[in-house]
Amino acid sequence: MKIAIGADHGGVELKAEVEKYLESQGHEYRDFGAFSTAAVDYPDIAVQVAEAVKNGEADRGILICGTGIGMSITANKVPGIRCALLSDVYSAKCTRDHNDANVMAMGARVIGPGLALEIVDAYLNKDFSNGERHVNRLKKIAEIEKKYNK
Ligand SMILES: O=C(CO)[C@H](O)[C@H](O)[C@H](O)COP(=O)(O)O
Repeated sequence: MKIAIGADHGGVELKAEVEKYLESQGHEYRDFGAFSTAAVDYPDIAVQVAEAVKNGEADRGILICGTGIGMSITANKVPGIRCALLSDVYSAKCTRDHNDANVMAMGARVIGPGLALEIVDAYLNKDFSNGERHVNRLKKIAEIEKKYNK
């Protein structure tokens, strides 16, 4: 799978752990930064990762900041992006199964690296169920998005 990944200064160390995991699983990834612990603004990174997923350069996106909140808020502003902020494995599976989330976010100041890697693994390895009720709900989200993006 092709992954777009990005973090702010709060998530740069966890990003390196996630990248090692992606390599071990044979995933390709493009790293949109940050590349040091110098402070950066999470919207600048999140928008690049979200756009890479939106334009098809990546199949999925992974975003990391201190809480994951700023990254997820930003990614969800990009039309077509469904970003889930994750801190448990059950939600990681559900958001693929039910929401077909194409981007995930995590907070490096919230969860440790062990759980983070389990979350990434669950998120990347679960397919969308394509269940009728879930498809209908995603259509409703897309309609709301259209209404506000005219
Ligand atoms: O967006 C966030 C909070 O919603 C992230 O946790 C950021 O990493 C955080 O805001 C960065 O905070 P800092 O005080 O500038 O390190």
